[in-house]
Amino acid sequence: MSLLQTINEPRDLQGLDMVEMHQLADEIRTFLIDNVARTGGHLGPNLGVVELTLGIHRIFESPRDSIIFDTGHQSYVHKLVTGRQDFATLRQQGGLSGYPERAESVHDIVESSHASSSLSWADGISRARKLTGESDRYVVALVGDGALTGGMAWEAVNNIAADKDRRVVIVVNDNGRSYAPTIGGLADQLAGLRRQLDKFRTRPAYEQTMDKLKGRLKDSGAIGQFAYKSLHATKKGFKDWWAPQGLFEDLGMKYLGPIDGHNQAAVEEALQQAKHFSGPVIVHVLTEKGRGYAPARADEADQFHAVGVIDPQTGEPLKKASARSWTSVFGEEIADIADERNDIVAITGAMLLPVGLKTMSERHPERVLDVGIAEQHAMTSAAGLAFGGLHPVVCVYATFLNRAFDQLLMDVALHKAGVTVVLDRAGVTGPDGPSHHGMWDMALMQIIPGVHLAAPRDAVRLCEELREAVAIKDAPTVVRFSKGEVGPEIVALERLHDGVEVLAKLGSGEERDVLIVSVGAMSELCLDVASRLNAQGITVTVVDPRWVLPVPRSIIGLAARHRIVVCIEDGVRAGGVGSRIRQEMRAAGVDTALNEVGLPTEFLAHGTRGEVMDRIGLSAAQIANDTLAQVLGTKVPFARPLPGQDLPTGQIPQL
Ligand SMILES: Cc1ncc(C[n+]2csc(CCOP(=O)(O)OP(=O)(O)O)c2C)c(N)n1
Ligand SMILES: CC(=O)[C@@H](O)[C@H](O)COP(=O)(O)O
Ligand SMILES: [Mg+2]
Repeated sequence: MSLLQTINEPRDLQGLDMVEMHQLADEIRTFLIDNVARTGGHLGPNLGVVELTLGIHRIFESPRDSIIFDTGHQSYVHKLVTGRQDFATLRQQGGLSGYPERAESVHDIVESSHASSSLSWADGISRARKLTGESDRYVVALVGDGALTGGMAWEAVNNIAADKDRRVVIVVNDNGRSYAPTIGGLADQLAGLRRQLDKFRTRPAYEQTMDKLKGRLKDSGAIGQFAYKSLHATKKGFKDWWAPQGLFEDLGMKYLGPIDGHNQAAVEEALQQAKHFSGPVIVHVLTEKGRGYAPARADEADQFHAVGVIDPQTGEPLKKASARSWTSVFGEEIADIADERNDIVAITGAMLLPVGLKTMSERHPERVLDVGIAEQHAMTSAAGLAFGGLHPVVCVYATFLNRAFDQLLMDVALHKAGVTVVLDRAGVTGPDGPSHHGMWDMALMQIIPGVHLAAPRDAVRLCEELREAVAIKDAPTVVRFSKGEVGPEIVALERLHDGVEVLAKLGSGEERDVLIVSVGAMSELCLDVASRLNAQGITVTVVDPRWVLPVPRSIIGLAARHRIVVCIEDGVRAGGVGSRIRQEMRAAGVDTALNEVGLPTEFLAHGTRGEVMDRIGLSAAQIANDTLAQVLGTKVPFARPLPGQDLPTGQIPQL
């Protein structure tokens, strides 16, 4: 039996000596490589926090003490020591979540994997502990250097530091990386330090000697006081030079570090020291992302931040990368547009590679700005760039746009700034679960005055609509597309005067039964629904609005000439595209029934995209059945009798 198998809960770690701890760390790394290679997941971040997580669980007492993982993608080791060692179905439907999840364990607290929020959680929990008379319980937040580039983290530090008697331990996992090397802030300050780390392993001795000396000088008269102040200033100056201690101490917070995050004894000693402060303290730990796994360490680009299924020996992907992804189509097109136009500037929030900006950054490095995990800042900064005569293209995952909603509304839309927002990973994304589905964007856009929103259905439309977006200079434009492989081109039968494209006309004449409004990547499914309906004798028109905002007038006109409208979108149906079209129809006096088909207002658990879509009824068969039921139940007369119209309720024919 391995040592790891003997660990069922954190208290099982207590009896291990340092030799066993090293063995355990090795076993965990082997486990992570073997298992994550089979399922995919956040391998690099977790390999980097093995000793750190073990140390936290040995020094603090979870769940009495609260341990919070910022972003949560680095919580696999935590899962392993809190009774979850079946990783066979990690991130798969019904299997372990890739993030902390309260339903899985009492040791898990924060499940939202949007970065930079852990310190605000820690602030709130520690305040609650104080107010409820439980201030002896610690709150430990593990936060990465990347997550610390988010402004929210600093708002929290400012609040935590204000209160000296709250037991908050902020453990900074400084691996010098978010996806790419972290730019600015801690990482830059630490670049030199990193090289010096080995030399400074004696730091606790240095610290103790300095403190003893200071203590003696302080108590030894005027000259001693003067010497104390000089020494204090020198020490602080020295530390400011090679560590950001000054930054934290100026905010009134204790600072411990830098600690070698792969030295188990040093990690535990620092955490123990932090515990003894009984007030807010920062423990600054240096780690290596992908530690102990050569292929990850050799991967300069992102050190195996998140991998698919790989060969554990070589790190090579086993599943072929999708032929052509939405992201790569965007990446090539924006690079070409930037070649043609000097005013195009792309902005990313620490995700240059995942949003497809590599090519543009190689061709125009000065016009690709990585602002860190700072979506709010990205958006308002974009407004400033537009004011300065440039055309910014803000590239974020759809779910992270939520962070920058107010900035898009107030700084971009109110100022009629020509800013293009590109939303990757829109719709159901899959294995990352509830916080990563890009499902709120289209509903949020409905309430922004003057915004233009495009949802391309295929690669050709993506390029076309992106170009149309960056041509608009006096309003925000948004282009959203899905995760993964882009489907085949879907050629339109015709384009109407306002850009709406007709994808199918099933049934003769101009008056058909069902109008399907297909939003973005749903077009293949919509065409499938249409043919299933048509096989039952129902006539169908399928249109792609291309730009879903403002609502094209021809959609309203078409709605008036059909008996039922079905709008199919992969965003929340409440307040989404369908419900907006319905409002516009009503305003125009068109009373055709409209059925909004989209995502429920629920947090959707992880699974593959297909599994999640099936689970919520977004399959062609289900939509066709529902539509048929509606058709059969409608009071509006149809062109001809429909098969099954005389069936009793509940016996609707299956398509
Ligand atoms: C608000 C937000 N924006 C972007 C992301 C995407 N993201 C996930 S992890 C990550 C990098 C985090 O870096 P760091 O905190 O240093 O952790 P590391 O992976 O280096 O351990 C980013 C940008 C996110 N989760 N949340
Ligand atoms: C933790 C996080 O937010 C990202 O690492 C995310 O998991 C990446 O998702 P993709 O695999 O879709 O790029
Ligand atoms: Mg990092």
